[in-house]
Amino acid sequence: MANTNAEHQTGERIAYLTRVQCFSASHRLHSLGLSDDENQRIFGKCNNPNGHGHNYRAEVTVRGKINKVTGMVINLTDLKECIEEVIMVPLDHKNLDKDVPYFANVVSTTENVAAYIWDGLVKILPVGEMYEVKIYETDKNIVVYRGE
Ligand SMILES: Nc1nc2c(c(=O)[nH]1)N=C([C@H](O)[C@H](O)COP(=O)(O)OP(=O)(O)OP(=O)(O)O)CN2
Ligand SMILES: [Zn+2]
Repeated sequence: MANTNAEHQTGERIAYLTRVQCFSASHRLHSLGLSDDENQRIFGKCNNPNGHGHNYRAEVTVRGKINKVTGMVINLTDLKECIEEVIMVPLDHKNLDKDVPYFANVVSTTENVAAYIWDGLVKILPVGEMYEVKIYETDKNIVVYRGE
């Protein structure tokens, strides 16, 4: 069947490339904008001062044209290096609230972890454009962030 997509007809194909990275980190949900009582009421067990940990799974998706010569949207080796710099070095085996300056006054929810990763990757991606950061905090708790 004929392809009617305009970009495809001009010879440009768009693909979405995803790289998965798992990391472990501890945190506590606590907002500086709330009283201790409000923090306890809103965050419950997740506000426990001792904190708790997660084995996060991050899925980073880049969108771009398939380069005619290389056959790639982005070299996965380059994407892997970016992920190492933005996710693994600052976050893996860290206490998010104490070890990562960004979270000193930003609540370390999975939404904000996804935004942190997005902002870091957007700055250093060599080619292609960031499409999505998807974070599994647990098997049941999943956040998608697309830079909006
Ligand atoms: N909007 C958000 N709400 C909550 C977040 C978050 O990041 N964004 N995070 C938490 C806690 O940190 C924690 O992750 C919740 O863990 P838990 O309730 O133990 O996880 P499950 O839902 O998978 O546990 P089950 O008891 O197995 O259902 C809370 N809220
Ligand atoms: Zn948590």
